[in-house]
Amino acid sequence: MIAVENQAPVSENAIPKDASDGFVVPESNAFGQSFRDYESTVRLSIVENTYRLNHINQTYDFVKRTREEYAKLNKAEMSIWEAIELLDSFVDESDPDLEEPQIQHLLQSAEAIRKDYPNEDWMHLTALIHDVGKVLYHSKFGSLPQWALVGDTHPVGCAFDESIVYHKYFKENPDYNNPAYNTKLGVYSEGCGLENVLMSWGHDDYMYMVAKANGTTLPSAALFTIRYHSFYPMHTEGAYKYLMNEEDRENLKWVLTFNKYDLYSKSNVHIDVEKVKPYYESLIKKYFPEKLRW
Ligand SMILES: O[C@H]1[C@H](O)[C@@H](O)[C@H](O)[C@@H](O)[C@H]1O
Ligand SMILES: [Fe+2]
Ligand SMILES: [Fe+2]
Repeated sequence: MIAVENQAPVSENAIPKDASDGFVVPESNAFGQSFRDYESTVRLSIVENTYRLNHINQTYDFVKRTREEYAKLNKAEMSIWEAIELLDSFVDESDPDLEEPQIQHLLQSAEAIRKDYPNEDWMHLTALIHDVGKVLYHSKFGSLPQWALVGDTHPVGCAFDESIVYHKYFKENPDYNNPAYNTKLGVYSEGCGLENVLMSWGHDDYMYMVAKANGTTLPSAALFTIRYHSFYPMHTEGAYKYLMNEEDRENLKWVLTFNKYDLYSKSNVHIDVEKVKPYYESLIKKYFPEKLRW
């Protein structure tokens, strides 16, 4: 990713904390189960079905076409907060750990990271908006089905790594047997950089596009985090490293820091939206124009 001039630099104090930072990983999620357990989550049938459809339908062609369509940013014009409010009853069907509306997840992750990094307002805002791309479900944004906007992401145009959850369903994806797309590198070259890799379509890449095209002043670490936060096969499983370049490796530490707050803040205890709204509105104002093209 290329850092553009209007992006704020990251301050020294914001050096990501490492494993020894005292972050306590909770033992179980809101259902009393372990996090990211795709075999026995209470939401198994809905989660598995969402991934089944995702893996069958997210072909290289589908992603290319859909990305081009959304790059036009001609779907809606609204503020970040208005988009957040569209998520006040949207429940993510790919998530084994959460059954609350996404507006709660946004605030829960933002409040959690704010507690540990009180002076890094850009991290609070990154958390607040990281999943706002899920507005793709809404009729104003083309009513995409959930398999086309939620879940972990992975590259298309090269072999599907074994570490991707519910990997078995790729066998029904036409790209699985296409020799142009089913080798280790596929259409890519070693070290080409994630910037040049087409990722399965979803809320990450969409929100990245929206933020970037509307001239956000968030630092490039924030944009990278938004864009790749669902790329668990890379950031958690260590797959596809050969596609990364130096800049990606540098940015990876931010995604890993952010990931703890994204994943482990999931809870059924609701945050009072109106109470925290003024603070987040002030951050949005600092880093974004009032109305954005979506
Ligand atoms: O189910 C979740 C959810 O869709 C998140 O928004 C996404 O970032 C995660 O990668 C995924 O596991
Ligand atoms: Fe997400
Ligand atoms: Fe999230």
